[in-house]
Amino acid sequence: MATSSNIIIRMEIQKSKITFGEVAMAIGESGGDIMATDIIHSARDSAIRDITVHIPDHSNSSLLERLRGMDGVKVINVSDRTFLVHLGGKIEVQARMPVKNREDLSHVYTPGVAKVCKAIQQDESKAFSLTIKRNTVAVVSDGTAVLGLGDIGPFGAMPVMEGKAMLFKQFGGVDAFPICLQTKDTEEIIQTIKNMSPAFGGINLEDISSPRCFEIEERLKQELEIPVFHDDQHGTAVVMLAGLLNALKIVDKKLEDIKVVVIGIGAAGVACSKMMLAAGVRNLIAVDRQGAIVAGEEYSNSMWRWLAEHSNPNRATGSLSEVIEGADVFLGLSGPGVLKVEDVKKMARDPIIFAMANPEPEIDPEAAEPYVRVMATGRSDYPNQINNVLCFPGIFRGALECRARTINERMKLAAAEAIASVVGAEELNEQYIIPSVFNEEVVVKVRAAVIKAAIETGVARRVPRDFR
Ligand SMILES: NC(=O)C1=CN([C@@H]2O[C@H](COP(=O)(O)OP(=O)(O)OC[C@H]3O[C@@H](n4cnc5c(N)ncnc54)[C@H](O)[C@@H]3O)[C@@H](O)[C@H]2O)C=CC1
Ligand SMILES: CC(=O)C(=O)O
Ligand SMILES: [Mg+2]
Repeated sequence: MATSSNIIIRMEIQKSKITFGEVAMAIGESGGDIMATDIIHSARDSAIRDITVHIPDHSNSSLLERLRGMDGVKVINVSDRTFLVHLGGKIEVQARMPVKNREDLSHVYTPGVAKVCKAIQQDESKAFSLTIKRNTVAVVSDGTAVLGLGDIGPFGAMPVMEGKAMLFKQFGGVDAFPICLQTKDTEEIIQTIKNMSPAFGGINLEDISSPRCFEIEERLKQELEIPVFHDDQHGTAVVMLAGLLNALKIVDKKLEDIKVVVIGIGAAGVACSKMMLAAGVRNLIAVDRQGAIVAGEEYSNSMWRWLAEHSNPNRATGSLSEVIEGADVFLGLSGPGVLKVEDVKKMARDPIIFAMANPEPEIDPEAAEPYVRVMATGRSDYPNQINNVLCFPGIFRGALECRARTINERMKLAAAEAIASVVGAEELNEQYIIPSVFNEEVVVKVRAAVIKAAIETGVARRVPRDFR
């Protein structure tokens, strides 16, 4: 699959030996595109430049080898833009007002703060108006299922959680804290989250492997009075359903008539399957490593037992290649390269493929393209990015504003329909089934739909002004 990246090469060029034009030509001949150059230092005989080069794949070694071999060129350093934006982390805490003098200090801190503490002690619901709880979400992971990278641990998970926190703020105006726990013990995770919950208006569980994630979420939902939302399950399912609703309009098929094959029945696969069944899909086959999940088999995973009973009505058995015959929709939430072009060719007319494994999808979109009517991935470098970032900022924006106790099925369905509705009938096409993350209408519509559904289902503890 074609991937690309930008690197910044700092080099010293001896002017008597080589010109910048010759260096630029060598970069071009090695497949690089010069995006920018900056002169860092210039002397009579030499210049130090930073050259930003776009390279078509991650193998920058031939380009660097060529530059290092050139007489008059000294490569001082090579940096990757992705690493540069992570230096020092991606978020910070900001005060909402400056503390300019002793009087300010006495209000925001002791002694003034004490009376606010006591007011909250007497009525804990005041924490919503007098602390950050009103607008704050904990993004909690144990690092066991990070993107498609697997169990990379809590330190490795932090950049993803920081990224989620950034997106919460930018798109939803929600203050989110990345929290990576140094434990994989289900009970310890539940207790830790419960113990830290006073500070937060919501808990966004992230990248916790299945099946532990199901128990952790279920227990926390029962034991906490704030929304607990496992993003990889429900955020993904909401956005997937939004995309599917629009893709079906293009191919003129109905939810109740289609055959769907889902591969990767972990956190995201279970939730997406359940959401499709709840929305009206009747013929859904869930497939994991051992093949199709089917009634009559023994499964230790309770979610698989549930799916065995509630899906696969024709009791199809076998591998992905076998059960994909005649499918209208393929949904991948597993890992790279699981779907072959030969499998796509066996699907029904106008196949819809959502290959959502990150960072590498189940099939190379370019290889699948000739045989597919609608193609979507989780990536930002292809059209139709189905990623839970379209959901979590807006769904929590709405849930926090109406102080929802929970995020229920109606709120999720409303969010999916809201996301789908952002793509107007006149705009809808194979390359545009799902709005861009940068479309400001997404959060506005999701927030409103979620608040309305929360009020209608009786889980809102506050009615925002525009709903009174
Ligand atoms: N685009 C998006 O918004 C999202 C994408 N994802 C992606 O979906 C994938 C799964 O994520 P989670 O459900 O959180 O992980 P998970 O670890 O809970 O589940 C993964 C499941 O896929 C199965 N699997 C893996 N390789 C397989 C193969 N070759 N054949 C059959 N089954 C296979 C595993 O057995 C497991 O049941 C990851 O790549 C993740 O990045 C997850 C959430 C959101
Ligand atoms: C997008 C996301 O949450 C994931 O791939 O895990
Ligand atoms: Mg995730």
